[in-house]
Amino acid sequence: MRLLTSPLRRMLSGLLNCCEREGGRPSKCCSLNPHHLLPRQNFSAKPTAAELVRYWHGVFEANRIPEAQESSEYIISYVLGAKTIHSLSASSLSNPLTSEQQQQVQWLSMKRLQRMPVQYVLGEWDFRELTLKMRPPVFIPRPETEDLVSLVLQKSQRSGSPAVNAGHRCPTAIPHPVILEIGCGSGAIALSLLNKLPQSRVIAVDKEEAAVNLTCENAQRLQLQDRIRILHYDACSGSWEQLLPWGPVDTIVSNPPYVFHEDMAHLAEEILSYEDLDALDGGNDGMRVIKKILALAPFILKDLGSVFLEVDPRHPEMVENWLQSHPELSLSISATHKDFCGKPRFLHIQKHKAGDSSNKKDFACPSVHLP
Ligand SMILES: C[S@@+](CC[C@H](N)C(=O)[O-])C[C@H]1O[C@@H](n2cnc3c(N)ncnc32)[C@H](O)[C@@H]1O
Repeated sequence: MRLLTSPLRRMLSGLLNCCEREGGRPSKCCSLNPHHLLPRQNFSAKPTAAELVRYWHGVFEANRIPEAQESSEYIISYVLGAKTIHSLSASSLSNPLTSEQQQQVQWLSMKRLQRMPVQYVLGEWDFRELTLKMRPPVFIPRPETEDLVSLVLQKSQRSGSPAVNAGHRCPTAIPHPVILEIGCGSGAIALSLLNKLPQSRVIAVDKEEAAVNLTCENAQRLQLQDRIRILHYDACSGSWEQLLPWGPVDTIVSNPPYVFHEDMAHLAEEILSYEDLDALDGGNDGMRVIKKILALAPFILKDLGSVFLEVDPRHPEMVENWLQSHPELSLSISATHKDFCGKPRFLHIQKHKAGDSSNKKDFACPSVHLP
């Protein structure tokens, strides 16, 4: 398997990372300049990989394509069957490409010139240790979401581990955790959890058929299909009973749409032109889907079960206030974690033990078809 190290991938996919998702910097949209498309200087009849990297880097820069160097390196190394240019041997870099390989480089580079994200151009991308198929418009997993998975793993492995803790067996051991992912996209979170937790089962749901299909495809490719249920389900309108094929769940995890609607227009051209905007747009306060997930949680979680959410840095305080004004949900934030940029990005919310708070049956949210 062709692997990228995490820091490298974080650097290279900065274009689509959390900072960009917050809509800080409007992207410059470029129009293709035919004079910039095919400059012929320093270009031999039988170009080598190194020459092609230089050539397409120049073309991308001339056309103001972001991450010009990385884009060109990714495309050429992909065509040569490698993940990165640095993993190619000196002889691979200095050998001329076949005419088929040159054509493939040209074909993929033309897509990048149309501002297609490199993940869609290649049709695959790494998330943690998995290589996942990518297809527009299904959301491309972002590097920070790897840390959301790590938090769920830390919790599951801690509570699920048979390890002895200070001389005592962990009292909350869950030998076969059941995890629900809401908004699975390509399956990045769900499949990473299954891969690392061999005793677990995951229910992965998404309101988009394209996402459901891609998660199915990725599950099959990774041979993880036996422990996953993938459902076409809308958290804003579906009934909570559908989420319980295996009974109450131990953990809910979600990287929901959380961009404030007013920030959507400032996202990069790559995102606006190719990704499903419903996967990002969280409504006026960025909490449209977050609130639905929290309203569903008490009905599907076991007592003391956990919800792990990726959110906008403005959300921890907003979610805290919202939960305080909805005590009937019996949920409270137990921890906020920062992302690799140092921003509060992940929430760990816990369901109270039965009897600790008001009775969940008193609460009725018509949009989630509660009993
Ligand atoms: C930010 S993407 C995350 C995708 C994937 N989990 C990841 O991290 O790469 C949000 C996902 O939630 C899905 N989604 C949006 N609203 C939803 C809803 N109401 N019910 C279920 N899924 C929803 C979108 O289709 C999209 O796939």
